[in-house]
Amino acid sequence: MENNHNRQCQDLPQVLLLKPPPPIMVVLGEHRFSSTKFQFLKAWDSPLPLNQFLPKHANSIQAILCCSASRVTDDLLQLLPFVRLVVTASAGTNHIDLKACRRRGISVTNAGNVYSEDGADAAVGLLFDVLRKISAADRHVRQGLWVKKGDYPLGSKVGGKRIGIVGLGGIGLQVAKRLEAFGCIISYNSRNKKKFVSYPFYSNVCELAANSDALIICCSLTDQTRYMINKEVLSALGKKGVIVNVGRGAIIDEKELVRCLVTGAIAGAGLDVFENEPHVPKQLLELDNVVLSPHRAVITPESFTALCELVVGNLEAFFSNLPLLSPVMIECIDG
Ligand SMILES: O=CC(=O)O
Repeated sequence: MENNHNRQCQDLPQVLLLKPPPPIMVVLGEHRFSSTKFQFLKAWDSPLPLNQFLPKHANSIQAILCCSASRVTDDLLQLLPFVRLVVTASAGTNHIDLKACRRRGISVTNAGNVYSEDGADAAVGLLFDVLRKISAADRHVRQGLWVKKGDYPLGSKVGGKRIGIVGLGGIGLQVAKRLEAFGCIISYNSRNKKKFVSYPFYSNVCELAANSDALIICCSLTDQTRYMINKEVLSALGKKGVIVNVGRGAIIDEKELVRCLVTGAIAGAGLDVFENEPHVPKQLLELDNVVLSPHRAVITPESFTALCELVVGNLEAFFSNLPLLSPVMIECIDG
């Protein structure tokens, strides 16, 4: 019986895992991560180096499961000629060479909308924290400065603020919905004007910044959005402007952002993502007008549970020749 089972498992198509999944995913997904349709192949369990491990299993690997920390490059795909699907556990796909996937006829799925609500909650939380100085005032109290030095400077009202959302996808839309309820005035920039919303659209992000009190970055990192938030955009946002980033660090010119925050060229920032994670520019650690978060905006036990369902659902759909649940529209990457 056991031998039969082992033989059946050996015959199953394999899904390559390049890096161990985060422990929370293992715990939450344990009951989901077994399937009669495929088998996971854990690259890190093998004593072989990757350049020997991959050719050894190349004939049976038909799919790859990755997260934003493992890059899926053209060179990697070259070694795995039978791969037809890349499933990423992230919303962003900047770690995957999408053009190579398209050229090789490989489908890609991402986290779809499972992170949208939690990502939006975190973005709104960062905005509140920066505007109302919640973390900074907390430090003031804890350090005994309320007693020694008196009141902490006031924060500013959220309601009525003009919010420029950069990227009106799943997370951006949920940010808009939440901040509208607080009385904010929403505008946005994205690749294309969206027919289904009436918020003002700015095709030029600099103009959006000039007409916003706060910019919230929710877009994905692509060749078009890398360093899109540059010196010009930050100076258009101005001395009273704040910026929140839950997209990817490299969407903002980080050196310029640090300079603007240090010199007061913008008023503050709430940052969940950084260009060179887990490293955060040292100057930011000193600034009270900056709220820092370790790239966890979208992650809660609830979103991870939904993610596990989606990841396994995509793999099962693929191995049953059914439509994928959250395909990435590869055409979009060319704008
Ligand atoms: O940052 C998180 C993601 O892209 O899923």
